[in-house]
Amino acid sequence: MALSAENQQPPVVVVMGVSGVGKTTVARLLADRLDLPYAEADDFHPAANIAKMSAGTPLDDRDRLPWLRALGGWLGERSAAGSGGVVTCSALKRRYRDVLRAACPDAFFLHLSGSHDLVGDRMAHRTGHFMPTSLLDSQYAALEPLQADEVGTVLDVGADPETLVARAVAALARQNA
Ligand SMILES: Nc1ncnc2c1ncn2[C@@H]1O[C@H](COP(=O)(O)OP(=O)(O)O)[C@@H](O)[C@H]1O
Ligand SMILES: O=C(O)[C@H](O)[C@@H](O)[C@H](O)[C@H](O)COP(=O)(O)O
Repeated sequence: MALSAENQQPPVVVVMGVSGVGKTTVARLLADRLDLPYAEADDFHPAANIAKMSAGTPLDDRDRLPWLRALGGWLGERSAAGSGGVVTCSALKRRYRDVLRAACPDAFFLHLSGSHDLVGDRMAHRTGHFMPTSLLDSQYAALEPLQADEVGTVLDVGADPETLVARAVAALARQNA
């Protein structure tokens, strides 16, 4: 783990934001850079959720609850084990993040933020993914930015992935200073 100070628990990081904003790209690089376990939120969705999104229907709060609890379980286990970890999760609403924090109070939220136009363009060029670009409107409609009392930071995804990872590492170091 490459974060500076000794005797510090490795961080448990949730890379959040709308579909297509770059969560998977940045989270994989960040986990690699910090030598932390990595998990992808899509792997925690019940099959019915994937089918619903694939058919072009947004998930609702009830659909997302078992998924958030499963992700919270992963985060809480990583925290309890002291291994740290990085997970992608759209975590669009404050109350979704509250579910994750209930399982893992020390979770750090890295909100990747970008304009609808930019993200829509990236999604339109992404191949082999179930999420239709038509659901992007609903993702932005649901999105609630981090509030002042939430531990985390916001990064604008106009930068390249390596730059974003460097900024994320710096933000985590500041948090632990
Ligand atoms: N910072 C970036 N700059 C340019 N393209 C990016 C960046 N981050 C991600 N991408 C591209 O945008 C698309 C969506 O990224 P992805 O990581 O799959 O997003 P998410 O996991 O949030 O849905 C992919 O094709 C990816 O290669
Ligand atoms: O809460 C939701 O509506 C979904 O979880 C969604 O936000 C998530 O983004 C999809 O699973 C698509 O996957 P990508 O984020 O990897 O595009």
